[in-house]
Amino acid sequence: MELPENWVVRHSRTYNKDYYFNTVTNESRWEVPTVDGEIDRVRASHLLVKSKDSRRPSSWREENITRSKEEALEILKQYQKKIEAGEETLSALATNFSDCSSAKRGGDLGYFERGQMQKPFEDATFALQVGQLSKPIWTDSGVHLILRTA
Ligand SMILES: O=C(O)CN(Cc1ccccc1)C(=O)c1nc(-c2ccccc2)[nH]c1C(=O)O
Repeated sequence: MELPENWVVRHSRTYNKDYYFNTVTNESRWEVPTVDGEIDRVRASHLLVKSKDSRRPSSWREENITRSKEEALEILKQYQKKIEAGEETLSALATNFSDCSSAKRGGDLGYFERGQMQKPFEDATFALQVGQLSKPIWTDSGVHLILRTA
């Protein structure tokens, strides 16, 4: 991800977090500076299917998740087909089947900026048009379908 001219990423040891510093104006900020016209925050909903290899193989649905990554992907692909066929909405499927706590909100994660979500998830979401559904995306949490909503 490119930064506008004169901006550099610095690391704050106090907060153990990256921040952005403008070497000309000496301005510093937490939010990622964007070149005009580049999106800096998005909103998305997602459906997460975990597997035994997920970083936390447990969810509100299932105390101990034992399915394999292959099985998780097959399950997610069934949901993807239903959504793409217009038979189901991501929100309805996430409510009933997502292994993420956001299931309670129809999979809605609210708004987020770069730097907040796991990188594969962030990059996939920022690459989507509003209203577009992602292909299956893997993170340490499991495999996701992402719908960009804003
Ligand atoms: O990875 C872990 O060690 C545990 N997590 C992280 C987590 C746990 C609770 C709430 C949010 C994130 C998850 O497995 C997880 N990741 C997500 C997630 C991942 C990417 C985008 C949005 C949510 N949801 C969950 C969840 O249980 O509800």
